[in-house]
Amino acid sequence: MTAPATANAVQEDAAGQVLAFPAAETARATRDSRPLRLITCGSVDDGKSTLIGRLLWDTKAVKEDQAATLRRDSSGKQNDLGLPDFALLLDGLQAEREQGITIDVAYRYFSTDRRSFIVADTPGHEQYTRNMATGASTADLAVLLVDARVGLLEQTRRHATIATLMGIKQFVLAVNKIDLTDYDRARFEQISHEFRELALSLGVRQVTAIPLSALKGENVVYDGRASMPWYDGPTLVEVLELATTRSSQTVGFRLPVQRVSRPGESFRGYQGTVAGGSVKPGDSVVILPSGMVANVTKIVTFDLVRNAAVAGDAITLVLDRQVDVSRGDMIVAIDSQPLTGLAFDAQIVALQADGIQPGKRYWLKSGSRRQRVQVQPASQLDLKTGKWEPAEQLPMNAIGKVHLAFDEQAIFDPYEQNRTTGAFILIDPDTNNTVAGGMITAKRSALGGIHTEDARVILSLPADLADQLMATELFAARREDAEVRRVSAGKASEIIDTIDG
Ligand SMILES: Nc1nc2c(ncn2[C@@H]2O[C@H](COP(=O)(O)OP(=O)(O)OP(=O)(O)O)[C@@H](O)[C@H]2O)c(=O)[nH]1
Repeated sequence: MTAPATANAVQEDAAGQVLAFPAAETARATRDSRPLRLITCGSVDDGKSTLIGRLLWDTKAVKEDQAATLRRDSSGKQNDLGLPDFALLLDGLQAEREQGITIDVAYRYFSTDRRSFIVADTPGHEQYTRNMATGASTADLAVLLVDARVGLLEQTRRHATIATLMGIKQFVLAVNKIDLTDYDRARFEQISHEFRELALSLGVRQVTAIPLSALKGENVVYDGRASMPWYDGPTLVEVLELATTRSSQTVGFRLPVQRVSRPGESFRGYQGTVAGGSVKPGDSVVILPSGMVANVTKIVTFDLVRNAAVAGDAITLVLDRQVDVSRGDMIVAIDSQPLTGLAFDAQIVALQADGIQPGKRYWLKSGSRRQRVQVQPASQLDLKTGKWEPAEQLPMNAIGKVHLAFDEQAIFDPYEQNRTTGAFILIDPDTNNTVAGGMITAKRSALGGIHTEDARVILSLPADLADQLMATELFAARREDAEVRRVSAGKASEIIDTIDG
């Protein structure tokens, strides 16, 4: 049975397979200038490198000199189809990995007429959990690859679980190497069915399954109708073009104050990048943590006076009265305020060999705010079973639930509602290393109760560092003042840059 179509809904069949994209969706996607961030996950040899290479190749993201090298280097490789070995496009990165230098996540860029894309490529091995978590934390969508001959693996569950934890709500199941099953429709449908069950068990409803051949380029950018007349769903790129970005999901206005600007006696402005919602002159705002109320009189960007500002805009806000505001404060919408309090629940990924020590006091950094916090691990995710097990310590790479206790009022949104104001990093005061990236799930009352049930958290990372092949950043709670660290063989590292937005 086909679900009734509405003007803004993607039409799906009973299994949730996308059948058609309505005009309104297409128009919206066309207008959306924000790049879509995606992460690709798969086990070794599922064809992840080939798929990314194919995406870059078919969208013409590969420069001519690279293309010539590829044709030449592929010639000696056994490839019975006589096609270039697209995985070679990623070999530069591979070499770096093998030498143990850098690389947590590599970001690649490509675009179609409709949209641009940033794909996070992370190694699939278990010991790289934190890398996957890093990549997933900024991603709007996850592409999970399986080999059509093999079907779902434990690794598929692991990756799907981490992606869900990181707040990803849109999955594409890429049933790759379908050419090696003689384009077996029944096989494809069986794997899709199993995956949908898995996704549902994780609470993810938006799943598109696509039978594809990364090597031959079928249903990646170009359709595979000639080989698979039975499949009339979208290609991978069509799904990506229509996917929604997470940043469109925030609601309340948030301005973490980076700087107070006082160029003269008569002017005082509060500078920062809008981290959620929108603002216009006349709006009433609250300054946190003081709780003072004021009205917005002017919004300035560079030297322009603006009628409004939205998430992502770097602005100077002018208020109608003298208020005490300093760096680290947050100016927020009066009718949609974040959580403030001394105790929060969070999920974190431990990044350092020492792990997270119970009761130790760390620095917590979220946006321009830096506070002392005591961290108490509560449980650790068993990635094999998907279950949370009680834990008192969190070793490196572990994903854990923790309680955070602050000395002073902290201000957060649950990560699920805002990836910027709900994310943080933990810094070891002894070594100055970033030891964890985390996301706020809920506020706890003084009595230990939880106010906001089940709101999920995550890390927000700066992602699009200049270099196409190797963004070496680690978790950062906010882009504007993110520290960019080089990571060598999973070890901490020097700060190599700061991104000043
Ligand atoms: N026939 C066929 N072969 C494919 C397809 N996709 C990938 N391959 C082949 O499968 C092998 C593994 O592909 P890779 O892209 O290196 O796989 P990967 O998942 O990136 O593997 P690692 O980089 O080792 O994690 C290569 O020999 C590819 O040519 C496909 O769609 N059809």
